[in-house]
Amino acid sequence: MDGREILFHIWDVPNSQEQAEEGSSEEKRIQWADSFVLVYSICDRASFNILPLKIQFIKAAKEGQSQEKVPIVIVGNKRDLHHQRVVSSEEGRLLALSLDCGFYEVSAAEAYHGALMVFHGLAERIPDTKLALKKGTGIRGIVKTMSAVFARKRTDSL
Ligand SMILES: Nc1nc2c(ncn2[C@@H]2O[C@H](COP(=O)(O)OP(=O)(O)OP(=O)(O)O)[C@@H](O)[C@H]2O)c(=O)[nH]1
Repeated sequence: MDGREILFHIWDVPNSQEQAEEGSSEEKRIQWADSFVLVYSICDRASFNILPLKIQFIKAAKEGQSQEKVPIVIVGNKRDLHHQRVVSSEEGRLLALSLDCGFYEVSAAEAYHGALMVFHGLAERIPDTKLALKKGTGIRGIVKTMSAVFARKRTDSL
């Protein structure tokens, strides 16, 4: 971005895990993260309706510590399933606007361009100073993070 390479460490939280875990684990994940991508399905109203509460929770946890605005992007996924759409683009955009978040609609099943836009938009919301100062977790951290994501995907596809 602007000639700079930006490395994201992504903690992909499965929905089922979230439901099974105690609130303190969710709090830990929130403290770990510098920014957030909240994904709902445009075909699933419940996944959309839960967002205000989640964002409120994140903001309370993060903005309590510092005065900085927490970078959050809301993503409406499964845009390819337009015949099954139950959440309109306007609703998504309005929610994002009212909560001061970024907003994108994508289809993870199609090209990766949408995901690229999401992370580009997220990076734009992270203050430059934070991007520059934040130290990586080192190679072990990266390997651990990637393994967690791919191990999950492998299990999913079995
Ligand atoms: N048509 C379509 N299907 C999708 C899209 N994104 C994900 N899926 C499908 O939706 C299902 C759930 O996808 P996951 O990636 O497991 O979703 P998740 O939100 O990580 O699910 P949890 O692990 O329960 O949190 C899979 O069958 C995917 O193939 C999309 O953009 N379009």
